Amino acid sequence: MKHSPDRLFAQPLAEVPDFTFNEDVARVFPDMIKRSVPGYPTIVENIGVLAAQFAQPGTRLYDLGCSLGAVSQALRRHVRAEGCRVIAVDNSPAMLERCREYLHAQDAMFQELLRVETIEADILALELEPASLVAMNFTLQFIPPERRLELLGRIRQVLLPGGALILSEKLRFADAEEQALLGDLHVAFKRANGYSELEIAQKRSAIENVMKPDSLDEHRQRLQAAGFRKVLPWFQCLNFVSLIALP
Ligand SMILES: C[S@@+](CC[C@H](N)C(=O)[O-])C[C@H]1O[C@@H](n2cnc3c(N)ncnc32)[C@H](O)[C@@H]1O
Ligand SMILES: O=C(O)C(=O)C[C@]1(C(=O)O)C=C[C@@H](O)C=C1
Repeated sequence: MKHSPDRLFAQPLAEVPDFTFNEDVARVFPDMIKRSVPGYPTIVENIGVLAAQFAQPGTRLYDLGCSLGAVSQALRRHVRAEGCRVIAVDNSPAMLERCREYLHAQDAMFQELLRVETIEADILALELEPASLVAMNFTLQFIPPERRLELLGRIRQVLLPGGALILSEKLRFADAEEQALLGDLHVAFKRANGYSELEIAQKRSAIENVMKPDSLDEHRQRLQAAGFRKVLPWFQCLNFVSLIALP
C-alpha cells in the first residue's frame, strides 16, 4: 500500500482549518502518527501481546477508532484464541477504505485465524455486543468530553468477565510545570522526527479544538465511575499513556 510522508502542515496556511480525519490525513497517517506519538509502534505491537492474554475463544475483540487498522493487524499477529472475531470501527470513510485494503493484504496470512469485520459508524451510536477485549488507541480524546463516561459505561457493560479495555491517550497535566515540561519534550520529540516549527505550530492549532486530552486522574476517576474495578498504566512515554482497565 502506498503511503506518503506527512507534509500537511509544511506550508504556511492563511487560516488553519480544524483537524479532520479526511483523505489527506488518511494518506499520510502511518507517517504522521509514528512521528507524533512517542512510543506508538511499541504501544500498537504490545496491544496485540496484551490482548492475547485477555481474548477468550469465540468472542469479539473491538478496535474502536481503528483508523488504518494498525491495532487490528497487531491483534491478528498475536491472538491465538480460537474463533475470535475483530470488529474494527471508524467513522471516517477515508480511513476505513484504506483500512480495508490493508487488512485485505494481511488476509492471506491471518484470515483463518482471526476474521476482521470493518464497520463505518460513530462509536457513540454503535450497538456494542459482548466482547472479551476492547481497544481504543488514541480515540477517546476525540470524543466530546461530555459523552466519554457514557461510552465507557457501555463498553464496561459488554465486557465479559476476565476481559479488558486497553485505552491509550495523550495526557494533560493539572500541574502547570509538568504540563509545560512534557509539552516541551513532546515538541522536542516532533522536532527530532523532522517536523519544522511551522508544522508543529500549525498542527497544534488544527488539533486544539478537536482533541481534548484528560489527566491521568480524570481517566482513573471516569473509568471507575463507568464501573471498571482496576485501572493500571502499562506504558507511558512523555505525555502519552496506555491503560489496562479491568471490569
Ligand atoms: C488518532 S486516530 C486512532 C489511531 C488508531 N487507533 C491507531 O492505533 O492507529 C483516531 C480515530 O478515531 C476516529 N474517530 C473519532 N471519533 C470517532 C467516532 N465518534 N466514531 C468512530 N470513530 C471515531 C477517527 O476517524 C480516527 O480515525
Ligand atoms: O498531540 C499531537 O500533536 C498529536 O499529533 C497527537 C495525535 C494523537 O494523539 O492522536 C493527534 C492526531 C494525529 O492524528 C496523530 C497524533
